[in-house]
Amino acid sequence: MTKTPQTLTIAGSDSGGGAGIQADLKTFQELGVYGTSVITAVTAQNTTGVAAIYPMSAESVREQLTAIGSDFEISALKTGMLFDPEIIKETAAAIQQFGWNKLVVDPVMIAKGGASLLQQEAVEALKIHLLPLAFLVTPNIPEAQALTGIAITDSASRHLAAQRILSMGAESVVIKGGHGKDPKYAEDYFLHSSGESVLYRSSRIATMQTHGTGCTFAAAVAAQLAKGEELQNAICTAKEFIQAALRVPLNIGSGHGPTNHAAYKADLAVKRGVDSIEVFR
Ligand SMILES: Nc1ncnc2c1ncn2[C@@H]1O[C@H](COP(=O)(O)OP(=O)(O)O)[C@@H](O)[C@H]1O
Ligand SMILES: Cc1ncc(COP(=O)(O)OP(=O)(O)O)c(N)n1
Repeated sequence: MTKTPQTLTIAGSDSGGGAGIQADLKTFQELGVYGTSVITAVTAQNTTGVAAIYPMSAESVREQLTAIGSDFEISALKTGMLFDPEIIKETAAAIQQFGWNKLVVDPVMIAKGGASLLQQEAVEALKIHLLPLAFLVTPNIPEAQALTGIAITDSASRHLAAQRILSMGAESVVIKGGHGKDPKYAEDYFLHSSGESVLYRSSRIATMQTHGTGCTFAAAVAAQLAKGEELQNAICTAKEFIQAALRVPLNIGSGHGPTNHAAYKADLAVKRGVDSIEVFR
C-alpha cells in the first residue's frame, strides 16, 4: 500500500488564515500530501496587518519538533517565520538530528504591512545555521537584498545575489519576483549550485489579494518534492499553483486579502490554459 507523503511546516500562525502555518497546511492539503506543523510564533493578524506577535519559547519549538521527528516520516519540509536566533538554532538542530532532507527555506522577514517577522540579529543565525541545510531557499527581492547586501535592479544583479546566497551553503535558490517592477510579468529566477539557471515567468496579475503568496509558493514546492517531483518541475508547479490562487480572488477582508488555495485543484485558471507559465532555461 502506498503511503500519503508526509510534509512539515515550521512557521508562524496567521490568525487571518492567509499566510504562515494556515496557508501552508491548506496548500499541502490541496496538493495531496499530509501536513504536520511546528508553530514558532502566534501572530494577531488580518488582511490589514499584524497587530501583535507572541513568539513561542525555544523549548516549546524543540518539543514540537521532537514530537514530529519521533513519529512521522517527513519527505520534505519548509520553514517560514522563525522570528529569533534560538528558534532558528532549534530548527537546524532538529533537521540534522532527524535527517530531514528536501528542506525549502522561505526566509520570511517582513510582512506586507511592514511588521518585522524576523529579529535583525536572527538574519545572521539564518545564514549560519539554516541556509547550509537548504535544498532550496526562496527569498523575495527585499529578502534577497537583505541576505546579500546587493541591490537587485536588473537581471545581472539578481544573478549576483543568487550566487551570493548559494555561497552561504544552500544547494539552490529561487529569487521570487512578486516585488519586481515589471507591470507585465512576475518572474522567479532559479539558480542551482551546478550553475544551471531557469527563469519562470507568468503574467503579473493586478490584484490586492496577495497575502501569503510567498508562504504558499514555498509550501507548494515542498509538497511536490514530497511527492517525488524533480526540483525544477516542483518550482514550475508551485508557480502554476500561485498563479491560479491569484487569478481567482476570494475577496476576503478589507486589506491585502488571502489567495485562493482551492483554485489550482479546482482547475479554475492555469490548468485551463488561460494563463500558462513560461520557462526559460
Ligand atoms: N501580482 C502577481 N502576479 C503574478 N504572480 C505573482 C504576483 N505577486 C506575486 N506573484 C508570485 O507569487 C510568488 C511569491 O512571490 P512574492 O510575492 O515575491 O513573495 P513574498 O510573498 O514572499 O513577498 C512568486 O511565484 C511570484 O512570482
Ligand atoms: C505568520 C506569518 N508568516 C509569514 C508571513 C509573510 O508571508 P508572505 O507569504 O511573505 O506574505 P505577505 O506578508 O507578503 O503577504 C506572514 N504575514 N505571517
